[in-house]
Amino acid sequence: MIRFEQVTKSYPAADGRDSTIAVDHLSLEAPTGQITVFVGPSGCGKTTSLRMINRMIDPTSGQILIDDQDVTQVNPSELRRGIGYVIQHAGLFPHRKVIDNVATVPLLNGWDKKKARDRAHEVLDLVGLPGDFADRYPSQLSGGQQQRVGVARALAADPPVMLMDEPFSAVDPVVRDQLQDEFLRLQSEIGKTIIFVTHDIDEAMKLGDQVAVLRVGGKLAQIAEPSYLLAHPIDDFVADFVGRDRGYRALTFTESPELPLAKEPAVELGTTPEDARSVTQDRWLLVVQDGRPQGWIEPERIETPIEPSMLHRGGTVAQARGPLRASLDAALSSPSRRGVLVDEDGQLLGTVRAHEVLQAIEQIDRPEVDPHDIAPTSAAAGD
Ligand SMILES: Nc1ncnc2c1ncn2[C@@H]1O[C@H](COP(=O)(O)OP(=O)(O)OP(=O)(O)O)[C@@H](O)[C@H]1O
Repeated sequence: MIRFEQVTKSYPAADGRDSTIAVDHLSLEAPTGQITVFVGPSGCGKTTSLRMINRMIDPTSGQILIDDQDVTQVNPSELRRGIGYVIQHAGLFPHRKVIDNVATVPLLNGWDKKKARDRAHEVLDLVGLPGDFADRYPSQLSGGQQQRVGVARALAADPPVMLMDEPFSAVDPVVRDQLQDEFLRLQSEIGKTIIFVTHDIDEAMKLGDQVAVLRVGGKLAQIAEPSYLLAHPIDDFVADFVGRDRGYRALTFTESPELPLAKEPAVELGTTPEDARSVTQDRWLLVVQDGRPQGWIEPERIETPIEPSMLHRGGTVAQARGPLRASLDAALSSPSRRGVLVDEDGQLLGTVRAHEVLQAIEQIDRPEVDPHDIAPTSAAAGD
């Protein structure tokens, strides 16, 4: 566990008078094996807080403890070798090949060259970069691939703690989404204690086991699990920061209960117009391939056997036991207004309508206000 105890950092001003308080009496705990996200507007002290953990910056007062050991009692280079560090733009050494970038820390830790390179190959594989990337230079990789190398390098010495400062911010939204998904999959395998800094509330909510919202001046506004933060923001600042559509977004963290599924007639790709029309009187007909939904079609408007290019693919398909938000979205986005639900293998189970999902939502309890959660948070908010 990483513990901040009343940590303050102030920077002296250039003119020697008023100093900037970057972090103000920050107290929080980042549990072992979990992802704690620091989020907040620009200048709220996220990076400063992160860098005090590996002593790139020392606090003005207060203490940071990793597994009960005060970090200021550990030699900085030794400390850093036990802490993975990933930054925006990856920060790779441009003149070293990918493999040598990744092997850096194991070599510093005194591993022999072969063992360090074997380990580097292993972690590159872990982050989804196949063998032939190892001998490239960073400039020969895409932004997303460079970030993966950055993560691989941080993981190479298998540190128990990882610090990640906006690691996915410099890539486009589609790649970012992909990197986030892979990062969550990886974390489910490796279970590191991670502090992750971002200014993007969606990223924070997606990745964090708990999310610490900081306000400018380096004060902790609230720390809680994402679903709790959405349901019970402690004040207007947090409510605004987590977003106006937070009621809807909270459904991301609620698993769908058993929804009343209607049996949906469906035909396979390749079905003739006559056969398709004989299956339903409805305007819309669902098309599947080997039982997996592919899209919707209007049987009255087709003249040839059904091909993929003829399908309306606008509607999302949701997993029956996935988040409620996905089930509702499936119903709202479907041209037939019937949301398609599938099992874990993508096989069609049936359809559900938006009002039925809403009925299920009505019956679900919101996260309760826990007085133990609120008390320290209010104190930490300090106003
Ligand atoms: N070396 C420094 N000297 C003086 N002031 C500094 C120094 N580093 C940071 N600050 C100030 O401390 C405050 C917190 O900075 P920090 O970089 O930790 O914020 P941040 O939340 O990470 O911001 P961003 O999201 O913009 O990166 C800011 O007001 C910043 O100007």
